[in-house]
Amino acid sequence: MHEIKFAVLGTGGIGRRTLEYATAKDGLTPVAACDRHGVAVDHGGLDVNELLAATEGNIASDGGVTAVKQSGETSGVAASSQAEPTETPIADIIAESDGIDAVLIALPNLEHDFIPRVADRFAEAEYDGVLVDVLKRSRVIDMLDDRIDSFNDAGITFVCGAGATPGLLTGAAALAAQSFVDIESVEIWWGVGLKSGYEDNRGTVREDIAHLDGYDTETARSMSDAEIEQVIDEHDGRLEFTDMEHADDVLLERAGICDAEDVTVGGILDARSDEKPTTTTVRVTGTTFDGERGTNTFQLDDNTSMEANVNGPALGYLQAGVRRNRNGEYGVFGPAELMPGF
Ligand SMILES: NC(=O)c1ccc[n+]([C@@H]2O[C@H](COP(=O)([O-])OP(=O)(O)OC[C@H]3O[C@@H](n4cnc5c(N)ncnc54)[C@H](O)[C@@H]3O)[C@@H](O)[C@H]2O)c1
Repeated sequence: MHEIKFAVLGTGGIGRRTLEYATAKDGLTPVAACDRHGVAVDHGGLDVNELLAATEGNIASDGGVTAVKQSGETSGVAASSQAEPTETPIADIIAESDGIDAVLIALPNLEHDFIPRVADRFAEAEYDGVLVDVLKRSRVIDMLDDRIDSFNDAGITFVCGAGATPGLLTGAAALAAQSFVDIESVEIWWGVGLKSGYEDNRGTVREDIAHLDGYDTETARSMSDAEIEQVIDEHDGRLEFTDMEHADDVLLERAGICDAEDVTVGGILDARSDEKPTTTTVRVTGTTFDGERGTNTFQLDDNTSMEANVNGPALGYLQAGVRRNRNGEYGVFGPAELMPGF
């Protein structure tokens, strides 16, 4: 495939690692990146190492809404010698989007229409490339589907839910399901150990807290950092989740794999250990064409980090999206639709 020039919206825990990951792959050139306060564009390719050094420690658990950890106006992306401070980071990237094949949206997801609204702005500007997000919540998929006509009109191929879960594990479930003519259940169970990555991923931890009993997206958004720490302390650093609203369910249904109600997602996050508290596993149970009932199981190695399992698939799905886009296929695609399916 020809070289792909891509941009990253949001340089928090995920966006920064996406940039770093891309340097390990041929043919992927990061040409633009922004956070809430700054934008860097170089169509010849960003100096990722310099950008990462400049953005080190700029992550606030509220996604940079009220604060960044470095002090001063030129914190975060704006601290890079390749960047400018800006109050309109996303508009600045849209203005440069003619030279950008794909945009990875690594923005906070607690305000659920935020990513769809960002996509609207690209469509209104008649961007004809790929948009990829790593969103988690099921309810956002419908909001994107409502926009299919405008994506088609602009020439946008939108790949949604393309991180780990949803993303890698949804794709694995779709693949595992190919052995069966009837699917009974898809059980996704994840483990993440985040001690050394905790500071970088506090936005994600906040989003996960919204899944705990007694919390929702509104309460999680309004919590202070101290209140977040208190929840983590109360659980001795180990948060266990069951029946999470993760878009794996609707993404498997829209790909025709199974009904959304047959999919369950849960897992354990340990904020105080790098070791995974449990092995990430996908179990697909079904019946084969010749009448056998069985369970196909997919496991991640305990040594693979969340960052590897979100960003590798995000970049892989980005490339799958670019192939579709160059082939004139526009609209909304989930990770399961980019896998084999019959
Ligand atoms: N699917 C998965 O497996 C998976 C796993 C982890 C995280 N995620 C998702 O990844 C996303 C990013 O998570 P994170 O931990 O990197 O978040 P974060 O809070 O660390 O970073 C968010 C970034 O977005 C920037 N930002 C916020 N508002 C902005 C705006 N209006 N304009 C420009 N930039 C803005 C912030 O400055 C920051 O750089 C979240 O939506 C999260 O749900 C998905």
